[in-house]
Amino acid sequence: MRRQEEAQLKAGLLQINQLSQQLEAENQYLQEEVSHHFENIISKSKAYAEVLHQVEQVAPTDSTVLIEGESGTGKELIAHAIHRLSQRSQRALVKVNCAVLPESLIESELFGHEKGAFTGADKRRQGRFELADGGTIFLDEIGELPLDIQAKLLRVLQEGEFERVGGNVTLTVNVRIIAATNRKLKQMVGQKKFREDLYYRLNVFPIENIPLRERTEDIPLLTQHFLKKFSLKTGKQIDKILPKDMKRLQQYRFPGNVRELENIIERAVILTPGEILDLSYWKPDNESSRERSTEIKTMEEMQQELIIRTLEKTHWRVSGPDGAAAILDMHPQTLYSRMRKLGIKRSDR
Ligand SMILES: Nc1ncnc2c1ncn2[C@@H]1O[C@H](COP(=O)(O)OP(=O)(O)OP(=O)(O)O)[C@@H](O)[C@H]1O
Repeated sequence: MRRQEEAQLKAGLLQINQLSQQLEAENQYLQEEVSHHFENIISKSKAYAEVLHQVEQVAPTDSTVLIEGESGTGKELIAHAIHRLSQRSQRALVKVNCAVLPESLIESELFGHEKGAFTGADKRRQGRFELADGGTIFLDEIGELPLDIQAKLLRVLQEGEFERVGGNVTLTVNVRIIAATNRKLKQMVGQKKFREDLYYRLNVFPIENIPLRERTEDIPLLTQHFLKKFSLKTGKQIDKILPKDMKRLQQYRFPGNVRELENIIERAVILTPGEILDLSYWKPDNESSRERSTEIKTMEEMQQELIIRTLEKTHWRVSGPDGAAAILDMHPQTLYSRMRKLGIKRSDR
């Protein structure tokens, strides 16, 4: 008996060893795959390589860039890369998120104000355009900008000129503009929510960022990248993920794109006690998952499905001429043992 237990233990250890070697090899492969020179942008997909190529092309010019794409696809990352690869890289990149600024403050935030311009304006203040002089301004969520401010922005784009709120001196700046939006600006133009002239001024060099679900080959790489990042942050040593969990991630639609994947991995790292990422907490709702019918199933899953469907047809009768065993052309005892093995039980009993 002891010998048998020892043999089982050895076989188990051998299996764990093999699994660990396989994971190690996959890990190695993933790390070798990142080959472009954008240090913090992780991707190996062809579609995204085209995006990065556009970044390289436009960066050294002084042209206005409009980055479009769903939330969390990495638009800000692209804006930083453009600035870093531009001739303005030694100067500031000033970011403005047009969606979080209250309407009453946005003009003074962008263009500054004079002392006494409004209640509370107790001294003169420079706006973000002045701060960005000689550098780049990144206008995130530009679709949220109120129409009257859009008119003022148009003037900066056309003449490089503006006045501080409450001021009558015209200021001139030399600023490169990178704008980003997760709304379709063209549609907003049609709905009269975005100025057409401003749209054309911004749309000089559009870059369309790609949703994560359209570049699923990047999911393993990004997962590994975030695993490393959060392991380091938490002081843990998690560097492996089970193939079945990777498959689950690759089948998910990621409405929140890379940011959502990053959050999933961060939480899993916090919850993992060992070296292999424990993703058991993550159960996305079926609506966001891809259609089950398009998933590739294992042999066991297919057998399970066939047996359950047949049993439901026969009202869970196994033997007899109208039983499931006869339909499946199996001996009833064989079907019983297969059901036990696959964990098939009638749920209402
Ligand atoms: N290719 C990538 N490689 C590594 N990290 C990425 C990549 N794309 C996005 N991220 C990460 O995902 C998160 C979201 O990216 P980012 O803020 O640039 O997206 P966004 O499109 O600007 O989002 P929003 O529209 O909501 O402002 C960030 O933490 C960013 O570092």
